[in-house]
Amino acid sequence: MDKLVIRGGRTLQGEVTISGAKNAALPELCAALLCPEAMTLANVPRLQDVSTTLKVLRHLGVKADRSESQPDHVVLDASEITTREAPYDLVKTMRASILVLGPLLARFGEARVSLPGGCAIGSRPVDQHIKGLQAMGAQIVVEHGYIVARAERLKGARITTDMVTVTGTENLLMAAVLADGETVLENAAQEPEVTDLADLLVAMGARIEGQGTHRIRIHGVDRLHAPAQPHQIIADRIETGTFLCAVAAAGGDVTLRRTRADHLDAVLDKLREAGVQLDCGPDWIRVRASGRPRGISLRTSEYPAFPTDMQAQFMALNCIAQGTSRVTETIFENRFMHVNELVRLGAHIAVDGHTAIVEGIERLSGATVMATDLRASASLVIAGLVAEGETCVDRIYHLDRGYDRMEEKLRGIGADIERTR
Ligand SMILES: CC(=O)N[C@H]1[C@@H](OP(=O)(O)OP(=O)(O)OC[C@H]2O[C@@H](n3ccc(=O)[nH]c3=O)[C@H](O)[C@@H]2O)O[C@H](CO)[C@@H](O)[C@@H]1O
Ligand SMILES: C=C(OP(=O)(O)O)C(=O)O
Repeated sequence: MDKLVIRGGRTLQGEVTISGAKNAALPELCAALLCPEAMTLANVPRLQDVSTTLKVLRHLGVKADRSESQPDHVVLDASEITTREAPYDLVKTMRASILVLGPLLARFGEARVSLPGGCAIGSRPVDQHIKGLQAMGAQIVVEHGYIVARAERLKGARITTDMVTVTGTENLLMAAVLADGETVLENAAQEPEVTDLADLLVAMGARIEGQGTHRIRIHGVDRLHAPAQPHQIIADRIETGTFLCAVAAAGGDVTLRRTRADHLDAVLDKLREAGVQLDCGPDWIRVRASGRPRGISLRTSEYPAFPTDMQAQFMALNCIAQGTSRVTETIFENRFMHVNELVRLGAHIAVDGHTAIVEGIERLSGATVMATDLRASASLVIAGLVAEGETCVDRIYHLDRGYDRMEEKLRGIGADIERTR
């Protein structure tokens, strides 16, 4: 099993190119199921989750390949589907495989999708996906660990989800584009990845209004087509935020390229509050930091507020900051798995329900720690960059799920980090 060995204490200098967003790439790869023509996605990141999604799609009969001449392009051809079943063995490693449910049901009238496996950050039910599809006329039973769904043709409906759900909104959006009549999604997620998916669907001939707001209106069409141009997946705002936190913690002067500051308002505000200097252009962010940051309190919430996917990385920053801070997690009930590992590095953190109270200290000390989920892993890498001595982050397959060559990118800006077995 791969590990990362980090020798802390180096400041970071140079440039990093940000990859396409994981959370936009996964639904957009699944959107190819809606289309009977070959289509191309560009800026597709190299991640384990993307490989897993491609495996699921190939299992369904989609021809899905990276272009040899342009490796960030993936060509997907779902003209001939051989099965409508996504089996447990493929689905268990990745929550987002639930995103084949809406497209399969909408285009083929049936789907059998294994319930995605449990995850370290919370129970993560998919009841809202099911409830929404039922409101559109689908017959759904959950049996033997599978969601079995049927509908001759889905019908437009007004759907209000109990909470804001990102993949729930995406699944229902992809189902509604081929439904008969109008669907209104109330309480829809406003995350940029949802908007990027809607933009792709519009380029495929879908009729959608209101993406990026809490009410998305979809007028179903009979058929979609391939977009005229390869669709460019938006920059990964969480990868961007992770590198910003790494520089804020380790110090240095780094410019992030091919990214978007306008998707990161809440994160950039918190970094400025911490004393980090930020300059932003249309597709770049320059970050400069020296000395210890100020500890900053935060509360996770739906976009455009502070993202839960950045909570662990800010916790690592707070560990070496000046002062005491409070980090409150409101989205997932079990997303403090990094706390015990950060404590192994010497951090002073006490957890009280959904809030972690972090007392910043001058220095962490390197140790062997275990990655428990994707963003927890990123927080341990950030902590390792500033810890005295050597930190070994074990079980980094979690990190590979969602970061495109993270250690290579960090090495490129001066970090002492290597992958070992
Ligand atoms: C692939 C992808 O895009 N993953 C992101 C997506 O996950 P994901 O889409 O799984 O997260 P949701 O937005 O659905 O979850 C929000 C909350 O709603 C609950 N819920 C959700 C659906 C449902 O049917 N029933 C239910 O109870 C969840 O347990 C959670 O407490 O949004 C999360 C919240 O921003 C991010 O952390 C993940 O990185
Ligand atoms: C929780 C995350 O992803 P997923 O929903 O794919 O598990 C994440 O990206 O931090």
